[in-house]
Amino acid sequence: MFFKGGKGITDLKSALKNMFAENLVEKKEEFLNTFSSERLYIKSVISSGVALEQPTANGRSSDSSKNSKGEASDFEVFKVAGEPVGHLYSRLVPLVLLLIDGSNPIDINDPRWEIYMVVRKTADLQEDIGINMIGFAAVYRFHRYPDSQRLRLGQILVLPPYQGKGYGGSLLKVLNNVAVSEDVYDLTVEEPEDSLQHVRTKIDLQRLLVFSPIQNALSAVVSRIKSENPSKRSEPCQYGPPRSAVEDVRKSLKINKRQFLQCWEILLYLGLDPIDKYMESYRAIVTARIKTDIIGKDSEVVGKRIIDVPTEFDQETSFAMFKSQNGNVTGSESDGAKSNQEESLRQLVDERMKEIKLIAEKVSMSTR
Ligand SMILES: CC(=O)SCCNC(=O)CCNC(=O)[C@H](O)C(C)(C)COP(=O)(O)OP(=O)(O)OC[C@H]1O[C@@H](n2cnc3c(N)ncnc32)[C@H](O)[C@@H]1OP(=O)(O)O
Repeated sequence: MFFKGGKGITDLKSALKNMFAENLVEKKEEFLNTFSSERLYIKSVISSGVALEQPTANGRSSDSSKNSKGEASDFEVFKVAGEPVGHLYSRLVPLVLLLIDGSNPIDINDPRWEIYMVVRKTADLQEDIGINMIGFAAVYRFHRYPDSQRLRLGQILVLPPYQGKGYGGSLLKVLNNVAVSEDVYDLTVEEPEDSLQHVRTKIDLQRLLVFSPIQNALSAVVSRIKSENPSKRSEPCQYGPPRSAVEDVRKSLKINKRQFLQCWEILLYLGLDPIDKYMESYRAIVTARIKTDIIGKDSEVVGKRIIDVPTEFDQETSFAMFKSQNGNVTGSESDGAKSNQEESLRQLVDERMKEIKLIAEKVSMSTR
């Protein structure tokens, strides 16, 4: 970034120095030169990386980078691992800090980080091949006892001019392919932003809709919902996937249990046709699930709560349990708290229902 020295109201220089370190330049000439030097640098890095996906032959036109399925089609992905990662990432840090909400730089001294670069090749006037960086993903590869590996997507960024054109989704698909072809244990995502979770869920649903090992289980649960009318039952009922389906999905598609459960809920929505007829039942199922997630399975036990918490560790095995000090709250206090809880629950259910409807519509459109 070009920093023009001068006396402003705020001392930007020290703030920018923290972010850009030695990449901060103060002279305009120097700044302009970085355009070609950084491009050359990216070119040299990817020439030593491993190409993972070639663009399709006819997916590109001058004003659109999406093919007929809405996927980006004019890009290549290169995997950079080992020594070059630190050097490459130190140049990406300012983008991470500026463009990914609440992000922290990864530890470049840890050799288990890999970077997947999305680039587009362009021919310049001298017919030299230029490289445009479109985005990247930082993926952590760690050992799983006894002899397996897991992949965790730590950061993903599509540069703003390229966002919403299918590149993020295409990069996720490449990562899915890596996970499946290397037969790792699973591919997880660290604290996904809503925008990323939306793209990820859409992709996973498309994969799950054609994954035959779960189709019978799905039809059986859909039929049960249709006949049992869950909204009229006093006892909450289980409409989750069978354990064998969770395991099949993880083994073949590398989707972990938490993400699969999110998708399963939407698969039920898609299966309940026509959904308007079963909306009350469906909402009751979503409400029961959210209630269990927030206030824990022991919601009837006064003072004891288990809740999921955001974590940088394995989300499936991380939770917090707390015990309230005032287990014997008085009637009016507990009534007030209860109605607040009910209102918060209703809001959460409304939000989730909106999200489910949106994703289901997008997925139905893309599979038509
Ligand atoms: C683990 C983590 O790294 S969490 C942080 C994730 N990264 C960020 O938030 C950085 C800023 N955002 C980005 O880099 C990108 O927008 C990403 C990586 C989230 C998604 O990549 P994109 O190339 O924009 O996604 P893609 O074009 O494949 O899909 C776009 C979808 O995301 C949704 N979306 C959300 N935010 C945006 C946005 N800012 N621009 C465009 N689309 C967005 C769109 O609604 C669209 O969904 P639709 O196809 O159903 O309409």
